[in-house]
Amino acid sequence: MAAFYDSLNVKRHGSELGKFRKLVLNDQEAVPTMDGDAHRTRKAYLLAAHTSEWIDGYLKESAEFQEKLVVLIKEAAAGAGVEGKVALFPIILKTYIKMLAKVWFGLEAGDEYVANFLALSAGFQAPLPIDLPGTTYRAGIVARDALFATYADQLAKHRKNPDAYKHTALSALLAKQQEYELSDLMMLTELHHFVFASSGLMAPVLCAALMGLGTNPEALARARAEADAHADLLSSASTADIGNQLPFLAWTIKEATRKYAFIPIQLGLANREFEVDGYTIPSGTFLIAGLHATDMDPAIWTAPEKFDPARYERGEGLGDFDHVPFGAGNKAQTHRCPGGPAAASMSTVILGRLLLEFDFGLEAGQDQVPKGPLPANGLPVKITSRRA
Ligand code: HEM
Repeated sequence: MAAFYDSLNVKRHGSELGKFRKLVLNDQEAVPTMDGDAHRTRKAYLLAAHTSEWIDGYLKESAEFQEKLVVLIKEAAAGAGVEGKVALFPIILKTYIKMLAKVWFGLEAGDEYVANFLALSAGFQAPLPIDLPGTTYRAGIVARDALFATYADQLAKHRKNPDAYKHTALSALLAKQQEYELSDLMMLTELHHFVFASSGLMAPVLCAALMGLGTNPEALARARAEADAHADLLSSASTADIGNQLPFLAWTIKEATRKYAFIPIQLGLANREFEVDGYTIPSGTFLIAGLHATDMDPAIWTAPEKFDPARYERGEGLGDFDHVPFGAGNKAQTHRCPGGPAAASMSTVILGRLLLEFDFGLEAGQDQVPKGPLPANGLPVKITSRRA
């Protein structure tokens, strides 16, 4: 893994999927496909939106969505049929899409925005990315353009009334736009990548945490005890509070990102000839880094198949290239995800809030994930309110 994350060995430009470039990078050159100094400069720009001060702002903005999620789940549980089961994943996904629109660029998102995001995701997942009228892929491109029109509106509003958008990621990017000499199009393209990466991945992470807890009653009891003990903190926590007072919930999210294959591999091209474990890799070789294989490697993890948040308490997986669902290495120098801490912080408090409010009737069998990280069947669960 270390050899892959040495930028002298591996470059990203030219290894990306065409549909990723088209739908997620808006046909532009953006941070995931940049290399060398250009990458490091662009990355420094993006990292400005991921300091703990900014993440604390995102936590503030996301708090109202805890309430909204609780209300939606209660309503769904009240309306559930004879079996009384509710498909949790779609509720969480739609709430997250709206929450992240608010947090990243200050939009009070409605159903049309959600539909555009879902059409973009469907286009990205289309097995045949063919740009013809009537295809899911074309619908994804149309949705991408609609999303960009929304970002442009929000940008104009940010410029007109900055005080109303103090905590958004777009204000963090705007504050550094001149210093880094970025056009509006490039800034919004990076914002679009934020939107895609976070909206598509954070809802599955939360569901995976719940599924994982369903397989480990002891961990569920500890996570819930922590949520109960800090009920008042959940909707007002800062990153420091999470580290100090909600460690088990944070480890639960961390374990969810390890165990479930959110982005199982990363692609690259050998930039020069180099050696790995006695093998010579010729320059130009197409390379695949096994992120999920590393996250499940028995040489690193005790009983890797077990969902066990307490493993971090025991000091497991602390090496630089051990826990790699967000990539690896120094995030200023490599392509390691800059959004991991923001995603983990928001998910930690929301997980706590859901455990405080509900019993989910989670069963070990629900941990069967046939394809990728999305919960099979939308994660149907029997929900009981814990508070009147
Ligand atoms: C919660 C789940 C998330 C997961 C599992 C995830 C995972 C990843 C992975 C595996 C990479 C590639 C790392 C590499 O190539 O070495 C990446 C890159 C990236 N992610 Fe995330 N991500 C998540 C959330 C986010 C969020 C919330 C944001 C932004 C707000 C974000 C923004 C980015 C950006 C900008 C890059 C490109 C970094 C670069 O090329 O230097 N991600 N992410």
